[in-house]
Amino acid sequence: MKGLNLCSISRSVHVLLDPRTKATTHQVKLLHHLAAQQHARQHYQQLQQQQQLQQQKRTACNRALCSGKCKKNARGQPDSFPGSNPASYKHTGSVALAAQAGSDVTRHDLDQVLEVKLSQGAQPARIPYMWLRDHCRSERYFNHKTQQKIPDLQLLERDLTPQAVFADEHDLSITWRDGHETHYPREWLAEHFYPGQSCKKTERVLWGKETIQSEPLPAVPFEHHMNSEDGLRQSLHNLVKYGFTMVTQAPPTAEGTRLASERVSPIQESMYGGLWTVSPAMGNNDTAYTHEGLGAHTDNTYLTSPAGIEVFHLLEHDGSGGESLLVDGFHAVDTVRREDPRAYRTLRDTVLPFEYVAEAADGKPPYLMKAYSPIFTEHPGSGELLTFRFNAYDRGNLDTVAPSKLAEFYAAYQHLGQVISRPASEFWYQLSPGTVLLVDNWRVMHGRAAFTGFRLLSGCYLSRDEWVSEARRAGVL
Ligand SMILES: C[N+](C)(C)CCCC[C@H](N)C(=O)O
Ligand SMILES: O=C(O)CCC(=O)C(=O)O
Repeated sequence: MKGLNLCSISRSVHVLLDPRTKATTHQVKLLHHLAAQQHARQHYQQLQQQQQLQQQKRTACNRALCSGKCKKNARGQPDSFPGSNPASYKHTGSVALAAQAGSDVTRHDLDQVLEVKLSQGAQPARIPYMWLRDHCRSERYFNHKTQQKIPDLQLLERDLTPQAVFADEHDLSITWRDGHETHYPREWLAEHFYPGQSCKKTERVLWGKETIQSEPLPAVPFEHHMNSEDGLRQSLHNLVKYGFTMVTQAPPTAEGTRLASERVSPIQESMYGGLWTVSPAMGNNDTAYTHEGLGAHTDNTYLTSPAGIEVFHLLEHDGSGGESLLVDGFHAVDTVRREDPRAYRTLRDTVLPFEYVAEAADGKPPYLMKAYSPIFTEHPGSGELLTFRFNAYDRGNLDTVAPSKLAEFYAAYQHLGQVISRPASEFWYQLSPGTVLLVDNWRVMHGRAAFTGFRLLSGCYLSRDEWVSEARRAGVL
């Protein structure tokens, strides 16, 4: 490498990446980076050529359109929603059409809202025109290639009253005063407008001991989980429905943990590394690394975004005890809501500090982690439970609650703690080598019984956003 300047490196990437060269990791990374830059530049040039060609074709097509030879949609507004039928849209210049628009368009305040039934049996939704225009998916407002909005920062300065509204069984169309047209499939509106009380609920079973024991164990055999789309979908479905799933008959090794986990989403690096192990006497850093029992908790409460899934795989144990505990946090919160709605609101509205001090590897300075959050949050639109974090070990010094509110907070917190530790809330399960347990760490708490002897647990964290994206892709969310 000595004596090469950057230009010569980038020109001779293919030669220098030969494994026989003795480049350091850092140099190899640099070379990859330079190769990627070169590749990006070439790709950009190709794209520009393609775009020029397309532009030439378009110009030719427009000329043909003027002379009546091109059959392209004369409105110049390609239909922006797959599946909707442009032929069913009609536009007139008269607002009076709104009255005939369909019996379920019940009101049409020109300057305010459109009142329309979005699904059968539901109350009509009152959709402000401002929202409708903001959610126009025509090419003027939405880039369908990147699936991103094209910003209109002058939205509120526009005349947001419609000139005409037309509705049929499937679609709704608006011609705006400035001539712009927007088409909305009703299904799309039903799915995307403010859900309020009438939203589609996530398919969840909030469970206590009895419920979970009366349902089939949420488990998928390793072969099926790994090799079939349906197997993966079942695992993701279990995670959405129960907040945990097991992969059975997996290789009884850390490699088994890795394979079963990576099938769901990439393993998340954290201050504990990627794939980690838990055994007694690994240090004094955490109660997890002792023989003691651990009460139900979620992990990473001290991070702004806790890990989405925590994976546990028992590889060895030569003593007794150590059974795993699972408690559904959403069920616990829901129980508090039923038993004492005021305590529910107190917990929802109280922000708590969570803290963690951890030694770093290689003599680096320690981590001082801290995050603030209520124990649970609700989806702002639908009110469904969204997040849950509870860790009595890592709760920080309470400097977020005014003295006058302390008694109310502690009573509510105690109520929740009491619900969590009721035997009726607890699901105990003895893990064994070959059974990989995946737990939704934003919903379900885990813990363990005290144990004797040597016990080796392998595990890892998976990111919330990535597994939920997989669940959406698989159609289970
Ligand atoms: C899971 N692993 C062994 C890596 C870490 C254990 C630390 C648990 C910590 N109290 C927390 O709640 O995040
Ligand atoms: O040892 C166990 O089974 C669980 C450990 C644990 O709760 C943790 O590492 O967060």
